[in-house]
Amino acid sequence: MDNAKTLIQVRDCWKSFPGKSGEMIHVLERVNLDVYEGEFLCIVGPSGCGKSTLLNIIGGFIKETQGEVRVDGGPVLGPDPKRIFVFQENGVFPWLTVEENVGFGLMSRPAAEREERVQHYIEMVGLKGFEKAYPRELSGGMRQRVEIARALAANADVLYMDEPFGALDFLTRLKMRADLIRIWQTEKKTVLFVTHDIEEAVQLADRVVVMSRRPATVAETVTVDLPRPRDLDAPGYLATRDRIFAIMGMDVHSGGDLSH
Ligand SMILES: Nc1ncnc2c1ncn2[C@@H]1O[C@H](COP(=O)(O)OP(=O)(O)OP(=O)(O)O)[C@@H](O)[C@H]1O
Repeated sequence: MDNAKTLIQVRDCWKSFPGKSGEMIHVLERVNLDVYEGEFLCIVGPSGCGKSTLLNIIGGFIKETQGEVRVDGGPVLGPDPKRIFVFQENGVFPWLTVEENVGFGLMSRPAAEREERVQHYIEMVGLKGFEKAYPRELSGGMRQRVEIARALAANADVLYMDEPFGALDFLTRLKMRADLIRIWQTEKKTVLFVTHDIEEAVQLADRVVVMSRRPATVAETVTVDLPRPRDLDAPGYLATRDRIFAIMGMDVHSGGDLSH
């Protein structure tokens, strides 16, 4: 990433929420982060430390209490159609078919162009043959593919993904990770991916941002310099994974508790 352009800059970002009895809950404290154009960046950290909060600030859904977030040189003033959130599978519209869901952000485009983009991305995510199906007729993994196809069809530059595979079973998750990497390598988007799963982060990311407990800051950023597709038995993979566990204060070999 030596020559890559910095696309997202988070500078001295703080976030507090008012608690139930009027006290302030300090969630983020002095967070600094750079995201490079085209990279796959994962954010991991203990449960409830503020990963989603940080992603929502970068995505323009909530405002930082203090600090600055800049995307593509300008301040974040709100959500932007060039940067799309991919939610868990239930983000799709149940009353629309697969092709209508995928084409949802393309209503203003000429019909022929819309049709071409929709078909292209349906094929890319492996849903060919299911164009006319409704979400209720699909598995969780397939619904998640619809979500990804919709973001890609809308030609977003950046995908914000918050635990997108969290609701899927183990094997489907592995398949979705492999497919997401294949798509990312073809499409060259910037991906910010929040997960509590360290293995998932090391399988996917160019760099893993490890956050501390709340009030959270960036404890360390770990570069994952391993070829893709990643060999999950390779010494480099295991060493990177164990290093992240260690940063989070967990010894993987003694059954560290992931909830702290
Ligand atoms: N709108 C809000 N009002 C009050 N507190 C909030 C709000 N949003 C988040 N919080 C609190 O901020 C903290 C961080 O939440 P957040 O969802 O960002 O953490 P997370 O790291 O993504 O968690 P998880 O890994 O469990 O998904 C939590 O204690 C949460 O209760």
